[in-house]
Amino acid sequence: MWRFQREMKEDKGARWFELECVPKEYIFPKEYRPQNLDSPVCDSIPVISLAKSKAENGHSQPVEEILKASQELGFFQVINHGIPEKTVTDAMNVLKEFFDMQAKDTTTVTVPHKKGYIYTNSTYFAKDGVHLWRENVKHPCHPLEECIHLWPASPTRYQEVIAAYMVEIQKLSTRILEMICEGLGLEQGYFKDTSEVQFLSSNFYPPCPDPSLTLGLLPHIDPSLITILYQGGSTGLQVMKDGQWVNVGAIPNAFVVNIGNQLEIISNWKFKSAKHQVVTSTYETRLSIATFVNPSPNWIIEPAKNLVNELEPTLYKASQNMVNELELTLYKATQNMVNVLEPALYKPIQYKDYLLHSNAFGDDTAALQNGLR
Ligand SMILES: O=C(O)CCC(=O)C(=O)O
Ligand SMILES: [Fe+2]
Repeated sequence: MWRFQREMKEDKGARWFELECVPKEYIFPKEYRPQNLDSPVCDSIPVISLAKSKAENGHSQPVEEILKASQELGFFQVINHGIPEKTVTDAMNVLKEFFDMQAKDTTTVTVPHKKGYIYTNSTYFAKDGVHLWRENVKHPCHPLEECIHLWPASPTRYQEVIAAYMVEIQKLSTRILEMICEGLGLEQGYFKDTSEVQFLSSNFYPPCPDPSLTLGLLPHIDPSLITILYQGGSTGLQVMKDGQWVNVGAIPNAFVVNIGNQLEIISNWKFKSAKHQVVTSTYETRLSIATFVNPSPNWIIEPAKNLVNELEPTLYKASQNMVNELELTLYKATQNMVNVLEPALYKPIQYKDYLLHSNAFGDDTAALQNGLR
């Protein structure tokens, strides 16, 4: 009798994912379920060392490699990035502690927006009534000094540790955008006063009894210039490549960088913004930190002037609704434009309007845009 009672008590204290089978609310319809869960990781996602290396002629090696990766898939990993390992480990530890603390308060679904951050547990994320297998915390990060004190106050080191992490991410993102600028042939400083590391979004994906039925994060394209993701050497991230989901390798101390929808537009579709999603694992917990490097809210996003010619834009590509490559080639051919003319493929739109119209962050879009204040 005593044993039975004890087991019951332990069950009551169990976290939402400590289960033997997947509750029906988390089971996706067949067409959404993950594919290629067990396939090997994709070694065609380039791993680029940012350590300085001299160029023989033209750009330095990292610039060449970033340019190629951004054109081909829009995903790459960077190593030798210069961010101290301790800054990253501290950030991962404090976020783990944060998620552990939320577990103790099982009633919390979401924190009121005025607190300066949004925490959501797994029951909040619904697609057609199905929940994602994750918890999430997100908050604005720009300007850093104005945001820090609005972030979670516990764990007590949260604000200090995450601020230190963000300072490093700001430096890294500036460096990567400068290289992109050089690679694309944009004028120096093109992104300098027009981009900001606006949000942090951290995900906790616990082990799942049956990963073939669930998703950690739905397929999406990021509404950023670039996104810098730390995934702590765990797997689960998948990228759509040639119509197939491929697994991104788990490289310790590397950052995954992906080209966002807005840079795809600025590059006039020279760069690709790839669809990605997160699948779950039976054994592994995945903790990720995504940081969104976005255009400043008032920046009017359009193809960079020196990447297009002076013609009136004649063919627009809606940002979410793509014209395929064949269609574009045929169009250029009929206009006698092959390799000669580069019409702008996108309509100009102010970034803050784009965010609102595309509802880029779902129900949280307006709150995040207003800095949660
Ligand atoms: O959690 C991850 O690994 C992916 C996160 C992501 O893609 C996003 O936040 O946009
Ligand atoms: Fe993403």
